[in-house]
Amino acid sequence: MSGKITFTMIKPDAVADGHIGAILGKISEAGFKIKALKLTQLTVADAKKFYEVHAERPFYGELVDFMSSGPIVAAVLENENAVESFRTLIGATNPADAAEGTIRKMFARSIGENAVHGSDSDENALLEASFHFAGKEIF
Ligand SMILES: Nc1ncnc2c1ncn2[C@@H]1O[C@H](COP(=O)(O)OP(=O)(O)OP(=O)(O)O)[C@@H](O)[C@H]1O
Repeated sequence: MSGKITFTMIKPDAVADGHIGAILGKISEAGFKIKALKLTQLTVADAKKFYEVHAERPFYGELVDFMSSGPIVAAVLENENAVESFRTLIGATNPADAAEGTIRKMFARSIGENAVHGSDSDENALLEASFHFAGKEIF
């Protein structure tokens, strides 16, 4: 059975470009309930740890620098089949390949600076939520 929880970050590009409100609006319109929400900033160490599965990829250094470069919005979201339905809402990693109407198509700058993160499994959603939020911050 698919879980009801996913984790997202509005990445530094979309925060800097003034898209927090529009992105949260799209998320709400799509039926996701916000369970936790904050404006925060990743340290370099946080970003390295969060993306450590990509440590061997050629873009890892660039990704860590970007993700720690400015404020982000972290959120825990609830919906039926949350991980898959959220990844459909955000669209392909590269905004050039993302479907019309998806968050990345509308708001991302590039394949690296791509506006939003979405968990890729139920297990990672829970790990990522607990990386960013204490239990009492999730409602
Ligand atoms: N070729 C690339 N060049 C630069 N950055 C990249 C590249 N591919 C991926 N990234 C960055 O690394 C992140 C993680 O890559 P991954 O392949 O897991 O994509 P994703 O699952 O769509 O993204 P996310 O994990 O952020 O939801 C991407 O969201 C993007 O910010």
